[in-house]
Amino acid sequence: MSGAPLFDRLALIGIGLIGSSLAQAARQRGLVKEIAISTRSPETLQRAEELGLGDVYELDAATAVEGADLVILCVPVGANEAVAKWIKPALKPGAILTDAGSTKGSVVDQVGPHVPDGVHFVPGHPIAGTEQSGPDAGFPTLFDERWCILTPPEGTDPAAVEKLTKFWEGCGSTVDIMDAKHHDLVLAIVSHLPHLIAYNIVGTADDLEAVTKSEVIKYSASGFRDFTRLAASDPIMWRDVCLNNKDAILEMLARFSEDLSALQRAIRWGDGEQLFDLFTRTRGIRRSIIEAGQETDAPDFGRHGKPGSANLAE
Ligand SMILES: NC(=O)C1=CN([C@@H]2O[C@H](COP(=O)(O)OP(=O)(O)OC[C@H]3O[C@@H](n4cnc5c(N)ncnc54)[C@H](O)[C@@H]3O)[C@@H](O)[C@H]2O)C=CC1
Ligand SMILES: O=C(O)C(=O)Cc1ccc(O)cc1
Repeated sequence: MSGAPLFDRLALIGIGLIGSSLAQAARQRGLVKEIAISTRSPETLQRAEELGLGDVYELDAATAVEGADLVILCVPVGANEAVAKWIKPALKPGAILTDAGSTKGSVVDQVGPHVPDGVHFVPGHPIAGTEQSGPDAGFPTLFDERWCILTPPEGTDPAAVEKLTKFWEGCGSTVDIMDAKHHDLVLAIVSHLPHLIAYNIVGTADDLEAVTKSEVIKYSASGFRDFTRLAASDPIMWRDVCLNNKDAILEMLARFSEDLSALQRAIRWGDGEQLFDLFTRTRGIRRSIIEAGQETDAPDFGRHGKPGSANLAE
C-alpha cells in the first residue's frame, strides 16, 4: 500500500494465527506506524517478540491499548468480555475498537456494554483462516482476496466504519457490512456446521471398534483427509464458537439432521433417483463457486476472486 499510514498505533490483543497475520500484513503494507502486542501467556508474548511481530510487547492489555487509535481483539470469542473489561479504562477517546471473532452477536452483547463513550465499536470477522493456531502460524497474505464482514451496531459513526474498511482493504480483503444476527446465521451453515461435521466424523472414525486407527490413517481417501484438517482446528476457539452461536448452530444442526434422515431413508428404500437428484444439485453448487472465482482447491477457506481474476482452473 502506498500513502500515509491509516493509524498511528495498532494494539493487537491476542497474537495467534489472526493477530500474527494482521501484524505482518499491517506492517508490510504500511497501514500503521506502530504495533503494540499483548497476550495472556508470557511464552506466547516472547515468541511474538522473537518473530518481530510488533514494536511494543505488554502482558498488561490495558497498557498495550494506551494511545492506540485502532484496537483489535484477536482472542477466542469466549475471552472477549474479560478483555473488554480489562482494557476499558485505558481506551483512547476516538479510538476504533474491533475484533476478529467468528461469532458476532455474542461480541456485540458481551463487549458492547464495556465500550466507553467516544470509542467507536465496530465488530469484524475476516473470513480467512486455517486449522493452525499460535503466532508462528500467521502469514501476511492470509487476508488477500478474502471477505471481511463488519457488523457495526446501529448508530455507529460511518467515518469509523469507513476507516476500518480501508484498513481491511489495505490487508487485501473486500469488506461486506451486515447485521450481526444475519452474520451468525450465514456463518453457522458455511463455517460452523462444516467444522462440527468434521469433528464428528473424525471422532466417529476414531471410535470404530472394527476398524483400527492405523487403517483409518492408511486408507483415508482425500475426502476423509479434508475432514481431518478441519477437525485439527483449535479446540478452545471452536468450543467458544459453539457456545457463542448456540441458537444458529442448533437451528442448522436440526435442518442438517432432517436432511440426513431423508438420505438415510433413500438409501434404505433404494431410492436411487432421490440420491442422484441431490448429488446433481450439490455438484452445481460447487460449479457455481468455481465460476464465481471462489477457487477452493487451496487447502484453506476459499478466496474470492476480484473482478477479472476469477480462477476457472477446474
Ligand atoms: N483460526 C481461524 O481460522 C480464524 C479465527 N478467527 C477468530 O479470530 C480469533 C483468534 O483466533 P486465532 O488467532 O485463530 O486463535 P489462536 O488460538 O491462534 O490465538 C489466540 C490468542 O489469544 C490469546 N488469548 C487467549 N485467551 C486470552 C485472554 N483471555 N486474554 C488475552 N489473550 C488471550 C492466546 O494466547 C493467543 O495468543 C478467534 O476469535 C477466532 O474465532 C477468525 C477467522 C479465522
Ligand atoms: O481453515 C478453514 O477451512 C476455515 O474455515 C478457516 C476459518 C475458520 C474460522 C473462521 O471464522 C473463518 C475461517
